[in-house]
Amino acid sequence: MLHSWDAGAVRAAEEPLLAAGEPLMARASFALATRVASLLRETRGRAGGSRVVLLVGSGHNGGDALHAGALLARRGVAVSAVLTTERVHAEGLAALRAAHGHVLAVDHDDQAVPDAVAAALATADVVLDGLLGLGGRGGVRGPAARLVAHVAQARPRPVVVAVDLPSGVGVDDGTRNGVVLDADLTVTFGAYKPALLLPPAAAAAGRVELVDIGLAPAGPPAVARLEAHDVAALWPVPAPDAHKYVRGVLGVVTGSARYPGAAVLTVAGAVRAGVGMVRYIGSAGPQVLAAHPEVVVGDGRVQAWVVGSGVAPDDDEQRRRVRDALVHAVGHDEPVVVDAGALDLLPDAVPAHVVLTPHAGELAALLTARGEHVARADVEAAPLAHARRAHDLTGATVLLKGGTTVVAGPHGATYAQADGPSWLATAGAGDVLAGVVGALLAGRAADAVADPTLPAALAAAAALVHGRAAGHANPGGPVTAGDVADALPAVVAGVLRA
Ligand SMILES: NC(=O)C1=CN([C@@H]2O[C@H](COP(=O)(O)OP(=O)(O)OC[C@H]3O[C@@H](n4cnc5c(N)ncnc54)[C@H](O)[C@@H]3O)[C@@H](O)[C@H]2O)[C@@H](O)CC1
Ligand SMILES: [K+]
Repeated sequence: MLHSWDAGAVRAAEEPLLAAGEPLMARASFALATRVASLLRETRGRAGGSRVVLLVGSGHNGGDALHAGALLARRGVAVSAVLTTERVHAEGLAALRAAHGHVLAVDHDDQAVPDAVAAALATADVVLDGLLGLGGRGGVRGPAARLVAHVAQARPRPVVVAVDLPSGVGVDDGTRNGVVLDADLTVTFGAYKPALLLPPAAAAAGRVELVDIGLAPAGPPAVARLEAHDVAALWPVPAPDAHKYVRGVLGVVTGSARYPGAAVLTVAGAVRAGVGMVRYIGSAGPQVLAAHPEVVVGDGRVQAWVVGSGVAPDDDEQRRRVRDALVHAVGHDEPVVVDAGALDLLPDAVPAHVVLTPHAGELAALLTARGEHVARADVEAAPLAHARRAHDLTGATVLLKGGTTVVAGPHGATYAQADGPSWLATAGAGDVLAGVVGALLAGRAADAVADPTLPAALAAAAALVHGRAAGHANPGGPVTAGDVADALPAVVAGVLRA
């Protein structure tokens, strides 16, 4: 599992080490210089003779860049530091000067990037972004912002290495504040920060390399990301003496006359993820049976539910069945996945084993219906904050679908899963995901009710398997929702071997 800690927890972990005189910045900058040198060797064959430009802000992040620059200069790299403020890390600057690095500055009043700076950037093999790190508040401003825009527009674009974090991201909430310099590599110190896992900021980080500088952040992580072996530990694997009822029966109230395919796809997700049995309730029975003869159509005892995928707003009969299922599920402590056309039927307050699976537009509508006035773009700009808000307002576990899927549950349980290719953004893929989440909740229904943080972990596990299934179905190319479902058994088997 990847864990990340917010700025406060990282600083709290640093404090006693700094008080004890541990050379944290020296460790960080040495590791940074080493990574940059190996990057230069990869791209140019050797580090010596190459050109590196440091973008330097006022804090320790700039200090890291300056110290790393000094080390690189001593290895024969031509290093130029661009100071974006009058006040920069004094020791770092002295080290760079002692190593014969060039020092350039951008003027606060200057509206353009000075020629000497533009010239250095034009020939840079690597640009080190040391503008803002853990202490960044809001977006990059002033001359630094002009520099970032200049580098971002340069063609060819230099290789960018972010120091600790890409400057301009919201460290704890994963937002992008104005101009952000997209990095090819981020060298981060001591611990992952939430912005390195959360959308949309994480996309700016490129590849992330974590450097151990001796920090041990305490307390629960802010945001986690499951890996295959974590999912293996969560997945309900049948015992040797299992029969279909103990393995979990899933009630599926999805699809409608207008969207029968959604019923077929939710069922496909559930059966291919390994649920013991599916009971389908709704008008798409014939289509479901044609595709999945193992399904039982009609009411009966279940351990968990999936409701709402492809339920058209004007299908009164299916909406009534959804409402009945929701009332039954909440009243009988049965976990339930609430998707798409069921989201507006959610009761005001529900337990955490109710798992909502909206996309950004649906989450905006759900929050707006609760008096928040949120647009889809607001959700996309700050997915975690909005998923958490929906959890706080409803009590439900919230899985927000997107290129990176964010899950927010009780007691701060938060996951960000980035397991699927962009090809997964295809019609019906969300229906399959709802079925996978349902299969996991049915297989671990009693546990999911007993431990309110477990549904979030199960939802994240479903997102991992669903994302990987898309990559497995057709590596590097397009997939249909059906292809994703078809790939699930092999992906589950692979995960269980991890
Ligand atoms: N504390 C430590 O011992 C270590 C810190 N390290 C580095 O130190 C960084 C944190 O250092 P700082 O706390 O100095 O934080 P930053 O380097 O992020 O700089 C914060 C400073 O920038 C200014 N600032 C904040 N937001 C701004 C904005 N939007 N535009 C312009 N200026 C802004 C503020 O005046 C603040 O003083 C980490 O990210 C990491 O790179 C590493 O060297 C490892 C050890
Ligand atoms: K930075």
